[in-house]
Amino acid sequence: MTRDIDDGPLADGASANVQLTTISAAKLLGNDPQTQKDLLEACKDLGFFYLDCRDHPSSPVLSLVAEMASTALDFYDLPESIKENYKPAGKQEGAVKGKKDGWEGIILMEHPLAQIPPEDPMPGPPVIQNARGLIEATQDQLGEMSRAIVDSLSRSLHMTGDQSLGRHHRKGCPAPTDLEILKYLPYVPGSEKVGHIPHTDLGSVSMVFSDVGGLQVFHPLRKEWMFVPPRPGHAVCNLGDAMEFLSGNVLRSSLHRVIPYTQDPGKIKLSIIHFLRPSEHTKIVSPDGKEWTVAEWNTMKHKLLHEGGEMQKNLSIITRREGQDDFWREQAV
Ligand SMILES: O=C(O)CCC(=O)C(=O)O
Ligand SMILES: [Fe+2]
Repeated sequence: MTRDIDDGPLADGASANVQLTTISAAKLLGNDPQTQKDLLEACKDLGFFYLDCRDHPSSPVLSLVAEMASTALDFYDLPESIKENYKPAGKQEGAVKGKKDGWEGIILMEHPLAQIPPEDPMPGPPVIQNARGLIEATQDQLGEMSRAIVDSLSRSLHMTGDQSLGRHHRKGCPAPTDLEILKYLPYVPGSEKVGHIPHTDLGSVSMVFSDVGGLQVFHPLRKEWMFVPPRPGHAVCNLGDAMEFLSGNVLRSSLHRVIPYTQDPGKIKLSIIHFLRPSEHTKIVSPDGKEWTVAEWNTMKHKLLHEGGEMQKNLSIITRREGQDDFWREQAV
């Protein structure tokens, strides 16, 4: 059951829907002053908002995303042995304590791909190689919108010139920016591979296109997990750790996770996600005062996600919260 936020917390363990600001892509790209204000408020609050892509002035963003989804489904049908740039399900911790993750992922790093001459084949099976134009066009279009978000926030925070956030996100600079397509396993109660671990994103702007629910954000004031329902034609965007640190902790990188969406058990959840991350040499300072390059922060967080061992210690870095058990209680469905 999902309900509206105004209905208040639920006694039975079900989650309400969060209310998020909607930003129009056309107004964002047109530097509309009210949109700039709304974006700043949303990013100081939860750091989550909807981006309405239906009014994008020039590009067929939504058809690119739909084509990427169908290419990904063809890829997932292939035998595991020929999949490259691929993460099988169950490699990381999942949404339930002690269980593994329930998603497969295609990971398409933007900068390494741009270094491959157009006449040379990119890594991967033919279904990916043949989609290079589509992959690059999708990276370009989603990257352009993410950079517009960064620039708008930078202007609102009066971070200009040498201080501008855009300086760390120039197109073409070596950066761990990527396009990922996640396919979640269908959920059967008792499954050993379930959902996506509670975490904060490590980079700058995450732009998620999906038409199946399950994404939840932890609301720090209500102290409860809330669903972020998908909306046709919209992306769900959220800020990551790097934007929080680079903004002097004014902007928010919120804790989120993906749990099985049991209202629609037959539907496969596919998430097409663009992760804009700063240039790899950008310096960031975590709240404990330690200085990192973006490349170091990226490697460290990825490594923790893949290490089962000392999960309790790792979890406080993955979630950036101390002593909070944010796993999904499976029996609460
Ligand atoms: O699939 C989703 O909706 C979100 C996945 C996510 O949070 C991530 O990959 O960082
Ligand atoms: Fe995430």
